[in-house]
Amino acid sequence: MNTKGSPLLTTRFTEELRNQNLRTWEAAVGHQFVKELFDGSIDDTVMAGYLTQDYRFLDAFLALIGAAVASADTLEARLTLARFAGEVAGDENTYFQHSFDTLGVTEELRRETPNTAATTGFQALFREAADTREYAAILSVLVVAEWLYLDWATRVSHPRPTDPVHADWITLHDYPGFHELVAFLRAELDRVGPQDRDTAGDFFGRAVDLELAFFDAAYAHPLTEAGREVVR
Ligand SMILES: Cc1ncc(CN)c(N)n1
Repeated sequence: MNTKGSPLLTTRFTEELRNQNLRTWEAAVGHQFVKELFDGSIDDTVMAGYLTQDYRFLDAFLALIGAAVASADTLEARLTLARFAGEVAGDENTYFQHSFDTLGVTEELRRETPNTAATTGFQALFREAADTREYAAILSVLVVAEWLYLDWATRVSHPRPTDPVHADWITLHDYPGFHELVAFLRAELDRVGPQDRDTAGDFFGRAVDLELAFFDAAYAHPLTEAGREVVR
């Protein structure tokens, strides 16, 4: 309460961080990739390239969640983060396997496809955050990755596309458990971040930049049809 008896409107720490990166955040959330995913017009070569890179993101991301489990300061948080790792290793991993089959992306083709700079950037950022062994630093990266995806998945009021490769990617980022996960991650960063403002702000900002670069890279590096087994 302030001196006049009305509640103080304070900005949440995570909101502050997002506001500091708002222009880039909005460019990512409103990206051509998101628009085309929702209206079903995204080219298979773009989707195949995006998912090939994102499966490497998933690999490094799982390791980062492991670091979050190790650095969390309560059992409650450790349990929630461990369930989060289970979700990524379960349903999300299955989505990738089905989508690679549907799009004709073979293991061989994935092996031969080099990283984009954005993928390498994410892998390095995840490693750097994990190496700090600081819960706030690790959370800052996790919050961006999941909150930004929740944001684009829930902002568009377009019906779900019919293609499961498109529709399931949206659903994986807009179901009740995912909303709860993002609420949890934000509440954790709101709690521990303000003690480590500079570090949190630095990791958060770099993660937002990479999210935008990752969407851009999907269009700069489509997976050409020549290398794929099935072209639909
Ligand atoms: C690049 C990126 N950023 C975030 C997410 C959400 N897990 C993802 N799958 N890929």
